[in-house]
Amino acid sequence: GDHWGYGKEDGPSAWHRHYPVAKGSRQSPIDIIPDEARRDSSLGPIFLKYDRCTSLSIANNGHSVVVEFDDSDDRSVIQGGPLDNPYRLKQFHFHWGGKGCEGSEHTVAGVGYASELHLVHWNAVKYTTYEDAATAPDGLAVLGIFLEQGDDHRWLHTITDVLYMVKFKGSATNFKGFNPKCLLPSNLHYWTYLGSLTTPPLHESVIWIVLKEPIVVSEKQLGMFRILQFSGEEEDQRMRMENNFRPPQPLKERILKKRC
Ligand SMILES: CN[C@H]1CN(c2cccc(OC)c2)S(=O)(=O)c2sc(S(N)(=O)=O)cc21
Ligand SMILES: [Zn+2]
Repeated sequence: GDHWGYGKEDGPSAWHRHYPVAKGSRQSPIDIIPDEARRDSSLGPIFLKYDRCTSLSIANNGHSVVVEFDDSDDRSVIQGGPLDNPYRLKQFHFHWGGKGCEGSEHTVAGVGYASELHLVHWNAVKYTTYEDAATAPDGLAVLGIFLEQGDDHRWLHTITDVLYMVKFKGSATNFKGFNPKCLLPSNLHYWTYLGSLTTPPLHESVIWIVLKEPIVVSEKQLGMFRILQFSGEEEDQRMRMENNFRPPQPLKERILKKRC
């Protein structure tokens, strides 16, 4: 099973022991410095075609809460922006902090948000399976959306109201008819760069597209994420799921880009 986590012994600073790519040349997340982002005239707008998406389940995988989609055809895709073809929506999940402190993975000029939503898509045009795409340099496209603490988010309730059903690692339940379009901010201005999965296996296979505008959610809703446990129901050690974020990694020879 997974022998990594977010604790002192098994957390991000230890991941390189089992996953040496942790010290690679295109690791994620990064600290986004807006003034250093290079305008790129070849970057067009991104298009999210989620209208026919089919959510299937919501689950606690011991690292986050994940909503899985039917990715057997191109019914829900992201395209445009830095992408050469449509990428299929496979799942989305969140990263968050402890009470009132940071929690996002990407930071903006050194400042973190309370949480970060990742919508994970894969290049089904070039690769036959998700697993093949997840190890290819242009295999995945992850859309990152910051969550800022403030007023209640009307639609996030659809998710936070069912978290009690997936409290323990390994639990899952039906979650049909959810369209993540309701979790998007009003405008899709973005930064983009070549990076990696932010958890093991840390594959350097992700084209990151991070939206500039956060969505606003309440502290109460953020608190609902913290009823989740890293641990399974049978384990006697209760481990509240929080601070499941990797800190920013060196940019190295990469250039952060933005649309003109
Ligand atoms: C545990 N979390 C990861 C699980 N994954 C995974 C699943 C199957 C195979 C595989 O590598 C062969 C990776 S994943 O691709 O769904 C993602 S995306 C992602 S993030 N935070 O960068 O958006 C983390 C993980
Ligand atoms: Zn993630």
